[in-house]
Amino acid sequence: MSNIIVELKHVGKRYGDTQVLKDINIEIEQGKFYTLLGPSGSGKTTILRAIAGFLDVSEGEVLFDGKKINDVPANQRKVNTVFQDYALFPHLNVFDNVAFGLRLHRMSKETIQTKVTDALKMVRLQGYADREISELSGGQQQRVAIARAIVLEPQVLLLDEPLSALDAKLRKDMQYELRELQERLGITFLFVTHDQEEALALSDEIFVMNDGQVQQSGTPVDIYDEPVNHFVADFIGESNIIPGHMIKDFLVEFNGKQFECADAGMRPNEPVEVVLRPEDLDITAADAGKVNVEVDTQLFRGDYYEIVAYDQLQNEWLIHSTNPAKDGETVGLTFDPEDIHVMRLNESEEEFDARLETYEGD
Ligand SMILES: Nc1ncnc2c1ncn2[C@@H]1O[C@H](COP(=O)(O)OP(=O)(O)OP(=O)(O)O)[C@@H](O)[C@H]1O
Repeated sequence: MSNIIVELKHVGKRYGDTQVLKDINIEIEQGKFYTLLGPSGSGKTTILRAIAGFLDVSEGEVLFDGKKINDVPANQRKVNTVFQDYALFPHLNVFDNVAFGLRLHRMSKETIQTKVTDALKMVRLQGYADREISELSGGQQQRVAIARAIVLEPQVLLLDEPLSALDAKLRKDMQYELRELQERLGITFLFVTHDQEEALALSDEIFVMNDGQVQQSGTPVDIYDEPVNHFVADFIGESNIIPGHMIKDFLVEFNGKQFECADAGMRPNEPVEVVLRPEDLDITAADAGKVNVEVDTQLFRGDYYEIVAYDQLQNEWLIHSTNPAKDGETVGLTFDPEDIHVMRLNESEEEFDARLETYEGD
């Protein structure tokens, strides 16, 4: 039996002449933590709204448990949403906020009491039932919003940037709590964020969005190590993206030199982009490394120095180093062949996967 709970098939959304979602194909399995990650306006919230039933899609199918739900009203879908601003009722106390949906379903007093108590325990707010919403911190309000959503036992919980209003410290604490809660409840979370660190830390699987399209989907490690295009490489983590040419399989040219690499499957002499992560570069003496660069500036980041340098072709290189360098000094950079990730220009995710499969095991 398929484990897929939510599926979008060729989903598009238009507002007038503007296409805000283009051919979205997404499969969401039961019990996992998924993230829609992308910059503002990339279409993340629109996807959530399409799944929740708050908007009609212009093209394609939305399926829940294998059944098309395009025409099922929002209140009959087995999903719940936690909104960015929490949307709590300010005139109701914590208990009544959480009980609201249960009362709409006309449950008995005893059942409501038990379910609300359990939900508040789940989000560690036992003892807060009688508090007014205005007497809660941002993080506590956040938890009430989650309790209100999970009390209805949805199979899928949609979370639209639920941590964005919190300060950095609380946000980090809540990230741990959310992940732990998802594991404890065993339900599917579909989480929206524009914060790549948050997405990498929390998710089983990430959909990277840009311009109404899914650019890449995969585990955090896949997406970080094997970005399929310039947008993903640039958006996820920090990268050096250097223009070059693929000479032949496992040999790439950039910065006027040839380097062994782990990539294959491109045309001989095909123009490519080479991705090297700042933490994969080591500094050595000038002429002793693979590329010479001149140090321009550096910033102390606590556990490393972030160094900006330029090569002879004026490509910018970002280097993370435990040791400082001197401004204006020429140094050598070393890196391993497997740290070089070669990207084809404008390759789609499908083409990338097909190419990877052909060469897997080589
Ligand atoms: N009702 C609407 N009418 C017209 N355009 C809309 C409407 N709702 C959303 N859009 C547009 O659709 C695009 C995608 O919006 P969406 O809210 O899904 O992006 P997002 O990735 O969630 O962004 P953010 O992180 O800023 O919330 C945006 O360009 C937005 O302006």
